[in-house]
Amino acid sequence: MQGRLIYLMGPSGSGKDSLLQAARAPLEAHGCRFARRVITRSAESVGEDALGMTPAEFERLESEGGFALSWRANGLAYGIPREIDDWLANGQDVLINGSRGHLEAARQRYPDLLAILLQVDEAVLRQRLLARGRETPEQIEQRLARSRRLSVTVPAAETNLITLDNSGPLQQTVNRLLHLLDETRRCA
Ligand SMILES: Nc1ncnc2c1ncn2[C@@H]1O[C@H](COP(=O)(O)OP(=O)(O)O)[C@@H](O)[C@H]1O
Ligand SMILES: O=P(O)(O)OC[C@H]1O[C@H](OP(=O)(O)OP(=O)(O)O)[C@H](O)[C@@H]1O
Repeated sequence: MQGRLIYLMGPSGSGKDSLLQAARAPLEAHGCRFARRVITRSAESVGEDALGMTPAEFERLESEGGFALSWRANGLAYGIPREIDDWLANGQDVLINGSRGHLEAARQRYPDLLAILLQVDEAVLRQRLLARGRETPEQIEQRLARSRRLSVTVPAAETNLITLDNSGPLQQTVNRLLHLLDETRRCA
């Protein structure tokens, strides 16, 4: 049986990366795989378990069919390596850090994907982004503006979506994620 693609998305600073790291060990223990993203961010500022690449290298790999999914946002290019298709074909679930803006395209390629939207109040988001210190204040405001635009379009266009609040402690969100993955697996 084909594995499930679990497509985690949410505003910049909502905690996608933290959640993926914290949930990794318990989910891997159940055979779930985690895709390592390719990002055209400089290696020093990647800040997650991602592979840094120049835009030229990215485009070459993309044109060779190296990505299962790829998109552009925040002035960067992001790619999910093609190997996830082998994992899914082997019956393994695969968790990826996705983009709200690319959800529709991702659904075209993976009609059965499980979409999970991580949410946090904007004031908390701003604080978390400033505290993380990876982007300049101007870039942070641009990310918040993008989130406001996408928060209008995503729920309106998308009914088949599970939302997960990450305003509280991270461990609480991890527990909820594990629970909902377990519940939805039973329904599959
Ligand atoms: N539940 C939480 N409570 C407090 N801080 C959090 C929580 N989740 C994430 N953070 C912090 O918020 C910042 C942004 O989280 P991150 O995982 O990088 O978000 P994203 O990958 O969605 O941009 C990080 O500094 C992280 O440590
Ligand atoms: O369409 P959107 O939902 O806005 O997403 C656009 C991109 O931004 C996020 O990545 P990135 O790691 O650059 O940002 P983040 O870690 O700050 O969220 C997200 O994972 C997407 O790759």
